[in-house]
Amino acid sequence: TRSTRPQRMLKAVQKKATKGDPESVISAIDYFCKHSEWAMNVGDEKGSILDSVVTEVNPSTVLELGTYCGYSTVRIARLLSPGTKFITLEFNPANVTIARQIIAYAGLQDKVTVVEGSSGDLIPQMKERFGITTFDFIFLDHWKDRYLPDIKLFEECGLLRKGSVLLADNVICPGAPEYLEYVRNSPRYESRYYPAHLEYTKVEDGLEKSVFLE
Ligand SMILES: CCNc1ncnc2c1ncn2[C@@H]1O[C@H](/C=C/CNC(=O)c2cc(-c3ccc(F)cc3)cc(O)c2O)[C@@H](O)[C@H]1O
Ligand SMILES: [Mg+2]
Repeated sequence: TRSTRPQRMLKAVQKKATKGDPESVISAIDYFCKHSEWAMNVGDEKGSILDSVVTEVNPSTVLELGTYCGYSTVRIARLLSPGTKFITLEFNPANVTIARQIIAYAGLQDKVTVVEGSSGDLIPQMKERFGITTFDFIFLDHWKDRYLPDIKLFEECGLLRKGSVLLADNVICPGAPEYLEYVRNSPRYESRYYPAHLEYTKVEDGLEKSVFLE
């Protein structure tokens, strides 16, 4: 049967990138998306903003929602200090399989744990299953209508501390209007919008960075 886009993306990485070299894995995926098939990775332009926020926060605990093929997982993991706890959640088992191979090809398999399951089920398990008290940095890039319910779940589960940074992809395209309204109007967050473009296109999109205040 016909291969899937994530499978073709993995093949492109194995063909074009150098094993153990995260930069070449990132470049191979961006090349694939620009010249072969568009895919919903955060991409190079927004990826550079992601890089700068991760570097600025220098987190000890990181959570990513929506691993997909592991592109942003590789971008984040390559910047983390040794000993950082990085968890990424993905509920599609086929995507888990591809992401684990792409992350391993980059040589970053020891930096991140890919957990199969839904954020709604797994967020409440973070403390007991993974020994997390709070997250210093959270990257939201899963179903856009789940950003708001999941940020509320973080609050309910006591997984945020003063200064925790949440960075959300696609707040313009496809858009996460309820999430934006919440973080921009809640007194508990300080929010800032980073304008950019939808990955590999000229369509407007951007990232919203929200700092938890108490
Ligand atoms: C049920 C919610 N919880 C979840 N828990 C764990 N993993 C989840 C969850 N939701 C979705 N996922 C996974 O995250 C990934 C989904 C991401 C959704 N992203 C988008 O829809 C998206 C879509 C676009 C886009 C933009 C313009 C278009 F014309 C077409 C697509 C661009 C992006 O950057 C995107 O991130 C999948 O791998 C899915 O299996
Ligand atoms: Mg996205």
